[in-house]
Parts: sequence; structure tokens; C-alpha cells
Amino acid sequence: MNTELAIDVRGLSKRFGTRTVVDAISIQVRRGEICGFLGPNGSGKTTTIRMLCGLLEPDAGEGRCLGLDLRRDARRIKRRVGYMTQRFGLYEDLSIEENLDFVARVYGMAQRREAVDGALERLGLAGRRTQLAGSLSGGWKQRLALAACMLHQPELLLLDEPTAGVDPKARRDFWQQIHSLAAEGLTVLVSTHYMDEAERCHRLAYISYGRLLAAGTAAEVVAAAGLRTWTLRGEHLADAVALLAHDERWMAVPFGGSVHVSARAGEDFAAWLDGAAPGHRWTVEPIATGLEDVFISLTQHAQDPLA
Ligand SMILES: Nc1ncnc2c1ncn2[C@@H]1O[C@H](COP(=O)(O)OP(=O)(O)OP(=O)(O)O)[C@@H](O)[C@H]1O
Repeated sequence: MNTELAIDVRGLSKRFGTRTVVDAISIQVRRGEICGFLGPNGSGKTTTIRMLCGLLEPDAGEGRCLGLDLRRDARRIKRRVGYMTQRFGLYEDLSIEENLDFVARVYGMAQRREAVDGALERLGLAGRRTQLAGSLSGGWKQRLALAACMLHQPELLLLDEPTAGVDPKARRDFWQQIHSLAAEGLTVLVSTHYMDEAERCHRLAYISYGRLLAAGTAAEVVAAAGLRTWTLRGEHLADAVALLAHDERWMAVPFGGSVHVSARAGEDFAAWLDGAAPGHRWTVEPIATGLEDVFISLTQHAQDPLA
């Protein structure tokens, strides 16, 4: 058993009816690491997270969370994991402090006062303890939700899209918080659709249609994708996009006033464009492939098993 790994699962699968929504996923996350969990809507992230924290029994697969067996020790795992769901049930007419106290009561925590004070302090909420949750901005609500799932001092945090709909400043503060918790030794698995957040993670796992398509550091994921990317600029870019849409080698994504075009390594977009539109006045420049280019490409090439 590798005690350095907070999450070490292999072949996790889950079916709902006849549909396999998580298909033989293996994930390893070291203690103190922040792992970003990415994938399109409905790709199986929440279902995987629920299996990891012992809330949902896998149909297949095995492994350990915090050194405990996923199947045998599901109850013990639950006690040592903090799970922040997409819909945290805040009581809007209770203060920050009362919300936390309520959660502590629900979990039957022994030293409630200390736990609530500790969470308020740790997450920078002490100065607002008496503020009604209903009057908090989105960013502070997220922070309160994080405080609530930290009350029992978990060793592993599973965060399901914690910053959805939160403004950039609040998202940045939230990530600073996550990084300082990780620096204290907490392990974090966090699902997100934001690329800037993906870049802030130590490692990434990307799933589509329930299958793990990429894993590793951002640099490893980009390198493994084996893509080349160019930026295309000029007038009437829509005409260029319409032209290259006829050739499935090219993947075009608008980026402000330019278009990113990606293709498998070995392809030469500039040469192709010169042949397809002789005398064109667009400019083509090679650029570094980004995570977003990789994820869009992975998603476009992934096959829906039901399609
Ligand atoms: N209890 C359930 N019964 C039947 N189908 C379910 C159940 N829970 C989830 N699903 C289906 O499983 C698939 C994966 O859902 P899941 O919520 O895990 O995806 P996700 O990647 O978290 O999506 P999102 O990014 O939108 O949150 C979806 O098609 C969903 O409709």
C-alpha cells in the first residue's frame, strides 16, 4: 500500500440502468496535492467524486482513499473527507456562525464551539461571523460552504465545481485558500470547467463519457496530446473558418479577434491554407498549445458510446 497516495483507485465504474456513466477510471493523487478534475457536462465527474467519498458504491473497481478500502471502509472514509457539493444548502436567514454551528450539530460534533471558531478563523470568516448568509456575495458563500465541509478537519477535500458562477477576484481568493490548505497537507480533488483553475492544479484528470482521457501535470497533458496550434488573424475570419471546417484535420476555436487552429503534430496548417485559398491575406503563426486546445480536441474526438 502506498501511504503517500491520498487517492489510489483503479477501474472504478458506475452504471445507471443500462448506461455506464463512469467507465473503468483510475486516479492517483498524492497527499498534499491539488488534482483538477475536468470534463464536459455529464461526463461523470460528480458520480466519480461520490464514489470516492463513500456515498455511492462502485459497480466495479477497487482502491483506497486515505489508505482506507473504498468498499469495506466507506463509513470511515466519509468521516475523513470533506465533500462540497454543487448545491450547498445554506440557510440564508442564519448568520455565518449559526450556519456552521448547525452543520456541527447535524454531525454530532463534540467540541462544536472550538470547531466553529477554528473554521471561522482558518477561512478568514471570523470578522463576518454575525453576517446573514443570505446577504453574502457569491464568493463569500463559497467560502462559507468550504468552511462547513472543513469543520470536521478532513484530510481530503472533494470539491464539485466550487467556484461556478463566482467572479474572478473571488475565484482567485478561493484558490489561494485551497493552496494554503494543500500546503498544510490537505489533499484536494476539485472539479472545474475553468481553464485558469486547471492551470493552478498540481495535476489534472480529464474525463469524457465516463472515460479517463488524460492525466498528469498540465505540461504532461499538453505534451501527450501531440497537437500543434496556430493563431489565424486577419479580415473575414469567418470565411477561413468555413473553409477549414470542410477538412476534419483542423479544429478551429475563436479567441477574441483571432482563431486558434489545432491539429495533430505533423500537419502543416500554413501550407494547407496556402493551397486551399491561394493568395489569401490571413496570417498564420505557430503558438504553444494550451490546455483548452487540448481539452476541446479530446472532447471532439471522444465517441459517445450511445451515439
Ligand atoms: N442517480 C442517477 N440516476 C441516473 N443517471 C444519473 C444519476 N446521476 C447521474 N446520472 C447521469 O450520469 C451522467 C454523469 O453525471 P455526472 O453528474 O456524474 O456528470 P458531471 O461530469 O458531474 O456533469 P456536470 O459537469 O454537468 O456537473 C449524466 O448523464 C447524468 O445524467
